Amino acid sequence: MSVSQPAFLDLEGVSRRFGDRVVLSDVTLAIPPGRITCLLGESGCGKSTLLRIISGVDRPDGGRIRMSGTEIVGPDRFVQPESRRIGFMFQDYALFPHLSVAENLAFGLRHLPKAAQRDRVAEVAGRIGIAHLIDRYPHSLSGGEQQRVALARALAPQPAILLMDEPFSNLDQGLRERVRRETLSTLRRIGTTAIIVTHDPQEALAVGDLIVLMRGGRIEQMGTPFEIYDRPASPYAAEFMGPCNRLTGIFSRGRIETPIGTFPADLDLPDGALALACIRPQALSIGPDGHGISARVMAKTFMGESEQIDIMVHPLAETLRMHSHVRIPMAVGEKVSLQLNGAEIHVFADDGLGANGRGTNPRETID
Ligand SMILES: Nc1ncnc2c1ncn2[C@@H]1O[C@H](COP(=O)(O)OP(=O)(O)OP(=O)(O)O)[C@@H](O)[C@H]1O
Repeated sequence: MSVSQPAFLDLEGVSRRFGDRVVLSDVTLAIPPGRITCLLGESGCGKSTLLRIISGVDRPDGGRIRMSGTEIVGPDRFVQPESRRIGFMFQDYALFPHLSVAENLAFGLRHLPKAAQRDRVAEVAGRIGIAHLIDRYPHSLSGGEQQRVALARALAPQPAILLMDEPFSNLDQGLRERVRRETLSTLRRIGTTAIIVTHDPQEALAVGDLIVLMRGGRIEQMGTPFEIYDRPASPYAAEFMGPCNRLTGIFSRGRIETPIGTFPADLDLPDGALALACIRPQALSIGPDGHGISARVMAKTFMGESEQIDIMVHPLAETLRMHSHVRIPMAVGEKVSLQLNGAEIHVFADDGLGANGRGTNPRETID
């Protein structure tokens, strides 16, 4: 899917510090219209701060923001939050407990005549599928129902963009997936431009048209879910988006030589430099001994849908982890052969963090 149409929201060099602490550093980003953009990153990387700055409840120390080409934040300009046509949906939904669902929905419509408020509340309640809840109070609603009311309240004033901070994290696993699917289909049906903050890579892959992966107040990588997952720009991005086995190797003439094989590597490195292969668990498969790289099964963990298998390959210091969706008959301790699927192997210049990603000597696995 292309996300290259003119941006709805343009952020240019946005920065924010609290005291000495730089929380956002030079964030430049284009949010496409009518699409769902996920701000993804670990706790403290600045996602919520960026969302607050876009909403206007916080001001950046530097940079500009344009909405549909018009500057709303800049060195000499600051459009107040209420004039930005931005909807905000909070993690805890922040419904008013003393107001009925209808009154919650009407809250952002107070500038309209009463009849227009009623029409709009009925319209949005019908669209989000909560018309039957309209006279209830928040405390009598399930988590999923509260989420839908919060979504309807945020959409009622017809915002130009909807900002959602971890909107599904208060729901338990089973409900979360259903509510997420429903919410997304609503947002897509009405062509909403939305920014969703999440720390969960699976959620970002499932919901985002565009993923913006943040790290320490900067953008580490942005792209479609397939781009980010299939072509991570750094070991950090590869490992954030899903488990990886790290293998250090030596770069030579467009290839990286590791103890378990040599892989193509389009890297701008001198021959002899250390390089890193990040191998997804699904890139590995095992068969009977004698048909590939010699290995040994060290542990098997049955996980229902798949089986996690740790295998040791001489001379690696750490075991490699693989996931198998078919039953593996080999027992722990048995010798096996390891096969590799090159498409799931990502190569990078070495980041000095070694095989376990925690900063051991990278040479220990290849000497
Ligand atoms: N008003 C503030 N004063 C001082 N520090 C702040 C303030 N707001 C945020 N921070 C700090 O800025 C950093 C980024 O916070 P932010 O809430 O944006 O992160 P986040 O990525 O949304 O994290 P989480 O996923 O945990 O919500 C954190 O270290 C936080 O402590």
